[in-house]
Amino acid sequence: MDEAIQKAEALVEAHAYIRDFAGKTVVVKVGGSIMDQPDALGRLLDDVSFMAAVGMRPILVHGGGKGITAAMNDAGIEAEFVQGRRYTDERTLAIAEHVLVNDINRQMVDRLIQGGTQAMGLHSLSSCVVFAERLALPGEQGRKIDIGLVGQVTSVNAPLLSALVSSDHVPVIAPIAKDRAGGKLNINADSVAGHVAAAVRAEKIVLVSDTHGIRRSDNEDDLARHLSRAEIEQLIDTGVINAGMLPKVEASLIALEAGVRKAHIIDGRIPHALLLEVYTDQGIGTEIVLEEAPQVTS
Ligand SMILES: Nc1ncnc2c1ncn2[C@@H]1O[C@H](COP(=O)(O)OP(=O)(O)O)[C@@H](O)[C@H]1O
Ligand SMILES: CC(=O)N[C@@H](CCC(=O)OP(=O)(O)O)C(=O)O
Repeated sequence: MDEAIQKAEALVEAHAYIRDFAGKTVVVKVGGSIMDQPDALGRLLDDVSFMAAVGMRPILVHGGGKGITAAMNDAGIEAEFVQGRRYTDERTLAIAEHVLVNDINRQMVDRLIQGGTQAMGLHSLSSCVVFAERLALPGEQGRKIDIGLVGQVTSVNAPLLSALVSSDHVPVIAPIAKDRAGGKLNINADSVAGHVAAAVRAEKIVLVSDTHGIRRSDNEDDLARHLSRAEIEQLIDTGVINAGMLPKVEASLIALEAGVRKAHIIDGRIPHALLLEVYTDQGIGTEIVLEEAPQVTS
């Protein structure tokens, strides 16, 4: 009986959030870091279906970095990352496209459809919604670092995404973009999510990964509930934020600067982390904000 009452209370708590978020767009980025845990990925997709069923408008962007690295290893190619981005030559691009589009995107769309949610895969082999140019990363003494066929987003087909979400479809976007000449570029999926959220003026961006949040130090338990841009810059300078976390904080800031109201990094290994973040009073993970909230003094 107690358990049943608790369930009813959870529904009442969720009701206020369901009402507030009805009709709002939320961009959810799913990292490759949880894709080798089928239960975690399945629960996350169930959460996305729930959001769509109660009138929210989720847009999914997925990664698949771990799977790409495994496929490269099978092909005898060693993966190399610079500032959280994969060095990408022609062979690597072909492997990345195969893993991201033919495997991951298709499986996610199929799973959503099987669960009764209308979903549409948007990627480089069908309707591409992300356009890009070659990325040059900042190097020492103002030099640029070339990491091959890697892109930075130049535009997003926001009208198509808006049309899809307003007709109750969940877009599922893979992070391979097209350039002006129709060539393909590999893009970090967090960056895609940040630009998609900015382009559709999403209410929220949620980056789902395999960490409880952002660490403030080398201590695993020293997690930040909130981080401002200034704090993030300091954690990058001191090397505490590094590797795969770099594109996540950059993407969050891009989205917030464009007017997205909230940006969160949450742990997809926690059952129903997405629903906990969106529909309960119990915030989880790390929220990124542009400015520190002013201190209230008495
Ligand atoms: N300050 C930090 N706090 C938490 N994780 C960090 C931090 N800096 C780097 N990371 C790393 O970033 C990883 C998440 O990025 P990544 O592996 O690319 O995930 P995903 O595949 O979900 O995009 C974490 O597992 C962790 O190893
Ligand atoms: C240029 C670049 O780094 N592209 C990424 C695209 C996939 C991705 O971002 O996957 P995660 O979200 O799992 O990290 C890559 O090749 O790994």
